[in-house]
Amino acid sequence: MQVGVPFQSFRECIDPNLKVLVRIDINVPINVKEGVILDDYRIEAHAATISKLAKSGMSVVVIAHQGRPGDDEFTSLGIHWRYLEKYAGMRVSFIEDVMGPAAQGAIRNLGPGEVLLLDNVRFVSEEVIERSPQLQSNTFLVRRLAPLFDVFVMDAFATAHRSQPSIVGFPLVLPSCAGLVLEKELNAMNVFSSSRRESIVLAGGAKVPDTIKAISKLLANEAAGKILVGGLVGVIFIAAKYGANGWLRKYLEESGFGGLVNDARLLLDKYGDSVAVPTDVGVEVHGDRVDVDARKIDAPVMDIGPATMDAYSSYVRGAEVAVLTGPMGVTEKKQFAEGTEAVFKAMVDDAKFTIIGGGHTIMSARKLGYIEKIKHVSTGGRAFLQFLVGEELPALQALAESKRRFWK
Ligand SMILES: Nc1ncnc2c1ncn2[C@@H]1O[C@H](COP(=O)(O)OP(=O)(O)O)[C@@H](O)[C@H]1O
Ligand SMILES: O=C(OP(=O)(O)O)[C@H](O)COP(=O)(O)O
Repeated sequence: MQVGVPFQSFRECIDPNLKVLVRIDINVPINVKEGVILDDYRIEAHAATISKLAKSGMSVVVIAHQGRPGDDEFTSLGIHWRYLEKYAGMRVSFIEDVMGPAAQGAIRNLGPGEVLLLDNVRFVSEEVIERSPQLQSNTFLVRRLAPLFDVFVMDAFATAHRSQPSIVGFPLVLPSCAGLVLEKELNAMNVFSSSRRESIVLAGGAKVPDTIKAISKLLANEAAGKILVGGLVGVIFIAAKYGANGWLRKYLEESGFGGLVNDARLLLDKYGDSVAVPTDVGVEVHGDRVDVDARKIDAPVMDIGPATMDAYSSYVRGAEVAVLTGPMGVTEKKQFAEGTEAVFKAMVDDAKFTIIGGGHTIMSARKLGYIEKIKHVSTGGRAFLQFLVGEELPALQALAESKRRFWK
């Protein structure tokens, strides 16, 4: 943990005599019907925090969520439990309760070095309401559970942008620390934010409005030296820079993204060369890849083109930090994974420090064989973007408040 961070580091919460409540984020892509988790990266990451706490002799209770009420992925953590055991390399018990008498009894009876996973905290209706930390610290969830613990460890970086009771409520009533995952995320982001003009951000993917907003903030805060756009985000910037005819014009009308072209144009006018836009693209014609000039698009854009791959690779060369959020193309199809592969290669070969974030980005890095070579793989999606652009995260503010209250 860097000097000057306004909250307690992980090791300051480690004490074998204490009972700890640890909030992790194991919200993962899941096939509920078959009880199968499709990507367990987050579970593996948080298992390290849990095993470290338990091996120190602490009694460890884990609280987490899966999905949102009403969606297909909203389910019990009974599926996650075994994955957590596998990665933590120790026995984990699980209870189908969050804060009722059964959970409270199991927490009270938990011995030193033992781990208990509570069920999906979003089964408690209070958890999905976002309010101030002060109000969240007065919820039933926090009032029932907090008295059973000595300390709280906040490790759920991917939920750090939510002002929910299990994120911001506990730190106001329990001495709290950052967890290992959270510390790693903050350290990586510190490397990024201290490099500023020497940083490159590659922004692709399909979350077009969110990513354009993030790009706008990065530029306004002078948080990165250059932004290289790709994916569907790149398509909007192509329309802003070169105009839209043929397929592109039709696509903008049908996708509802037409209104964003003006936003992209304003950014290009204001920040000029700070944003690099693809000069060529890979389009799909009868299932095949054809590379065309970005001014002459007449088929669906699926990737950045070879000239753009070269240009982007040379921008990455020598960068202090290169960040990739959102793939450069449709990596699900082999012939359109070339752009993303080229920028991954440039990142790991030529940038001093590398960071990636986002579910599809991580899956692409894994599929293309780059995941082990990236210096920091973020567990966050929206939290990662929010932190990247320099916005406050409620979880961190609550941890800072906890330090003021309990760690004089
Ligand atoms: N040119 C493109 N056209 C359509 N979809 C694209 C294009 N480029 C990338 N994508 C899609 O973007 C999706 C990933 O975007 P996003 O969800 O923003 O990334 P992440 O999950 O890493 O944050 C992938 O499914 C990919 O197929
Ligand atoms: O998966 C998460 O965030 P992400 O979709 O931004 O990666 C977090 O678990 C937060 O979930 P939420 O957006 O339902 O609050």
